[in-house]
Parts: sequence; C-alpha cells; structure tokens
Amino acid sequence: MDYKKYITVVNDWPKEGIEFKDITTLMDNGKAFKSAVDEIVDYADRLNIDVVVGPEARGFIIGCPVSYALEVGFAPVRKEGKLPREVIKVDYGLEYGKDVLTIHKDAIKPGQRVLITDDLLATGGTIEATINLVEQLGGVVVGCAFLIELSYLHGRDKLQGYDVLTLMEY
Ligand SMILES: O=P(O)(O)OC[C@H]1O[C@H](OP(=O)(O)OP(=O)(O)O)[C@H](O)[C@@H]1O
Ligand SMILES: Nc1ncnc2[nH]cnc12
Repeated sequence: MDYKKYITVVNDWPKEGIEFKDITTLMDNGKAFKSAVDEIVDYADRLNIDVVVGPEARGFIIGCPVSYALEVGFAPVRKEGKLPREVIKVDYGLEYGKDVLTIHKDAIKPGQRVLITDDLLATGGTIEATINLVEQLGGVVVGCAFLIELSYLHGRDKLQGYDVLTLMEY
C-alpha cells in the first residue's frame, strides 16, 4: 500500500525548520492503519517475540495493536515522572529537543525477546535510549519497527546490528 498519501507533512512544527510527519491522517483511515499494523505483525511473527516495547506517546499507538495481535504483553517507555513504580532511566536527544525516558524495572525479564515499535525514526535518539533501557534489564532486542524513516537524519546508523523494518522513507 502507498502509505505516504495518508501522511500529512506540517512545515515548521513544533519548531521552525522541522517538517513534521503527522500520522493521525493515516490513523483516520481504518484500512490503511490496519494494513500498516498488519505489516508489522507479519514481520514480528517470525521473530518469536515475548514482549513489545514502545516509547511515549506514538510508540504506544503502533505497539499496542501489534502486541494484541501477537498475543504478547506491551511495556510502555515513558518520559520521566509518569510511571508509578520503580524505574530505570536514560537521558536522550531527539530531532527537536532532549528529555529523559524511563521503564519499570520489572517490565522485562532477562532473556526476553523484545520488539520495539515507534511511529518514526528520525535522529535515532529515542530508539537508542529505548534499546539501552531494554538491554539494561537483560532483554534481547530482536526487532525494531517504524512506520516512517527520515533517512536524511541517519537514525539507522545507531541501529547497526539490529533488525529494522520501516514502511515509508523520506
Ligand atoms: O529519532 P528521534 O530523533 O529520537 O525522533 C523520533 C521520536 O520523536 C517522536 O516522539 P516525541 O518525543 O516527539 O514524543 P511524542 O510521541 O510523545 O509526540 C517520535 O514519535 C519518535 O518517538
Ligand atoms: N519530523 C518529525 N515528524 C514527526 N515526528 C518526529 N519526531 C522526530 N522528528 C519528527
């Protein structure tokens, strides 16, 4: 499917110079959204996943339907101060800022096979931080799946040695 026709590009948002790729217009279209989720589920089916992990907030939008279809759990990675129990944390930078990401300490058991999902790969700061959290807990990242890759920001350079699926490239 040509998913790009469902993405809206918003110039100068959230900051001047950023070309924001808005996935809500893909989510609006039930058939396109289902097809995109199904492609990630097909990819993950052969990876023998134990748990899906997704970073706040758009990683939840992709990761939850994928985990539901795979019949495995979903573990949220959230910005600091949002998770109620004991967490581990990591600082990270992204295309338009920097922040702290956290995960519950008991969200992943050592040796579990993890699929990380997000809507978009830009500089790779968010996925790198998410991988760091999963690996600190002893999880094995066996796949990373995104709807969109901004290849001009070279996020893939941070994913050498990892299996990566992206459905659209800009
Ligand atoms: O590859 P990077 O440069 O790290 O950028 C990609 C990340 O940026 C966006 O999330 P954002 O932090 O804006 O949070 P949101 O999903 O809550 O809007 C996007 O959903 C990715 O998680
Ligand atoms: N250009 C962009 N559009 C949408 N989400 C993003 N996250 C980081 N960069 C982005």
